[in-house]
Amino acid sequence: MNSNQLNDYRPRRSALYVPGHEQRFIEKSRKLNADCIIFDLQESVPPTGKIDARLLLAKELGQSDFGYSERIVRVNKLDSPWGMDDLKAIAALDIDAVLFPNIESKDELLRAIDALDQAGGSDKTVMANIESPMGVLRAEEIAGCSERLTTIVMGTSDLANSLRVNQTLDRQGLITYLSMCLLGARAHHKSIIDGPHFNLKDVVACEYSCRQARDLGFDGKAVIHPVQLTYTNDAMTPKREEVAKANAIIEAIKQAKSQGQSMAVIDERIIEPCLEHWANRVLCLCDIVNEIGQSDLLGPERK
Ligand SMILES: CC(C)(COP(=O)(O)OP(=O)(O)OC[C@H]1O[C@@H](n2cnc3c(N)ncnc32)[C@H](O)[C@@H]1OP(=O)(O)O)[C@@H](O)C(=O)NCCC(=O)NCCSC(=O)C[C@H](O)C(=O)O
Ligand SMILES: [Mg+2]
Repeated sequence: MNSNQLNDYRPRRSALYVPGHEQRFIEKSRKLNADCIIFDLQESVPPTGKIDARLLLAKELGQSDFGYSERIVRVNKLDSPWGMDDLKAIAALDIDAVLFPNIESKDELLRAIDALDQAGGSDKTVMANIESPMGVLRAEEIAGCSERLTTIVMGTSDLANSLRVNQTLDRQGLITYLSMCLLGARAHHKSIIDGPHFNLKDVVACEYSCRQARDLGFDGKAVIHPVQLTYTNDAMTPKREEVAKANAIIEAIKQAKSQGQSMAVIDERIIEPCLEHWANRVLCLCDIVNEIGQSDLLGPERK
């Protein structure tokens, strides 16, 4: 498998933002079922807390124990007073990836990766927040500019704000731009995570927006509070019927190949070759979900 294919199989159903200055949130995140944890040094940390947050993260991330979660640190913008020092502080930490906020061009991302390498973090993968009109317009060049980039993470609050879009329940005003970023990410086999739902009280709307993100094609959704994790993990986990269908497809393709046929057929329906990749992904996600003890999310077993 090449790195693109491996990236395709990494579960990124949920990405929990954890403000880097809040020790109790960091502690809590060790016990939560988030596929990704984004330890934030940027938007959620006030200027007066930036330096302490950096020190706290260095201490807490030193004591690993975040289970299967992908550990990501979001640094400040490199042209801010904190960005370069953030990179120096986190370069040696045992984390998986660095998330760069508000990336607006390929050159900006390449400069950020270069700065990370200069700071000693060349072993880390990177992720990019797209959260501005210019970022959306250049999503494809951003997604395709480096092998180190695994994931685009949408910053829907900043984006909606700069676009002056009303944040309605159905997110009508954002869908075109979400899809443009998704198109750019998929053109380069990158993962893409939707922005969070910001109304913590309205869990019904949260559930709706998680399912909407799934139906738009996102791999996952960011969350800002543990209560939202259930909804995003559930929406992004294949259900038993899909797993059964995926198994049947793989079996039919295997049989067709063994009989020297180029097309597999199930119940008189031709199975398009592209479905093999879909089926493998579903089965891989299902295995991971079972392995991490979340098999309830696959739905009830059929009697
Ligand atoms: C929104 C919050 C400030 C709410 O905090 P609080 O009132 O303390 O929550 P609760 O009392 O309901 O907490 C219940 C338990 O859950 C833990 N908790 C809460 N939030 C988190 C979290 N984010 N990570 C881990 N654990 C969390 C509490 O510790 C409680 O557990 P216990 O201690 O055992 O009792 C708060 O949730 C919060 O700050 N959320 C994150 C906000 C954030 O990160 N925002 C920035 C990211 S979004 C963004 O940047 C988008 C993008 O850039 C864009 O432009 O769109
Ligand atoms: Mg933002």
